[in-house]
Amino acid sequence: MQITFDQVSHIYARGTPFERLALRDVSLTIPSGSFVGIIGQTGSGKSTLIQHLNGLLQPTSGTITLGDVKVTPREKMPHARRRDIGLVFQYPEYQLFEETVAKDVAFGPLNFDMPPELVEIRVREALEIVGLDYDWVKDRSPFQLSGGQMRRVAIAGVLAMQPKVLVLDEPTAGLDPAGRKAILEGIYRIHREQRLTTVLVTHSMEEAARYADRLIVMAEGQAVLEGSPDEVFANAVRLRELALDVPETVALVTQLNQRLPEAERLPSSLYREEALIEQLLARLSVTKER
Ligand SMILES: Nc1ncnc2c1ncn2[C@@H]1O[C@H](COP(=O)(O)OP(=O)(O)OP(=O)(O)O)[C@@H](O)[C@H]1O
Repeated sequence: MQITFDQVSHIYARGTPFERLALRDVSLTIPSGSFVGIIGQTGSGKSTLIQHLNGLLQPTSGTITLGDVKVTPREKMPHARRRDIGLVFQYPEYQLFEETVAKDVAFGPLNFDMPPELVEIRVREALEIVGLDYDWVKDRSPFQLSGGQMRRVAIAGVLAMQPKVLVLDEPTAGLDPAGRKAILEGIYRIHREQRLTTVLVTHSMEEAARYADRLIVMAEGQAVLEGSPDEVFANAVRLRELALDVPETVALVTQLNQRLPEAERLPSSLYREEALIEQLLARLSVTKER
């Protein structure tokens, strides 16, 4: 399902002394089947933006189009469409509350009136997708699990709803590097295998570069850059002005290119470490053969 924002603004606490313009005239596209990374400094409007995706927030002005549904300041998102957009909040494990993992994952689907026999199948599938063994985990209390496992349970709870779009607000915050990698690799696998439109909010350029095929850079409530990673990373100066760094790989390619003759320069699309290593190895073997 393609999603577009057309001139969307959002004002919190309108008409009070605490009024805050959090989104200003944001226009952007999330193509169906894409993996979109949303990056930006703290307070740039990332969480506000994604809460518009499932109707938790409504635009103060502008239009959001989700497939064939339009959301405006006056037209709310229909309940049925909200179910299509799975939103995983920051620190989602704090929202676990049932006495067993299976009950927690089943909560959303039961709430949306899915028949119980279908719910059980969905719960099993969702837990297995996030890499947890159903029989091992189903009757445990979520609170007996490690931080990374709890977060996987929370993500399974959203996947059990079989959303068309999966939106994750900093799903790796507070995890160690191994935990971060496990969660992101899992999300990437689901995205690829199910062609699930995926939106990942992250502070990490490295994460964005590794997984996203499209990037949106937020600053002061505006979408200031949007495009493929190499299009966005080509704006290194602008990114630095926004106190955002380009990934290390991109910085390395820029430095190498400054020293290489024009004909031998590396393409700017080498923003993934593996791709750069392969390109450098290929060049080394050509040099050796000579
Ligand atoms: N419920 C609210 N009421 C009033 N202002 C809010 C509310 N939520 C967010 N804001 C303000 O809106 C602006 C955008 O906040 P938002 O949480 O969307 O940014 P963010 O980029 O997600 O930040 P972070 O990376 O810290 O999560 C900030 O100035 C924030 O203080």
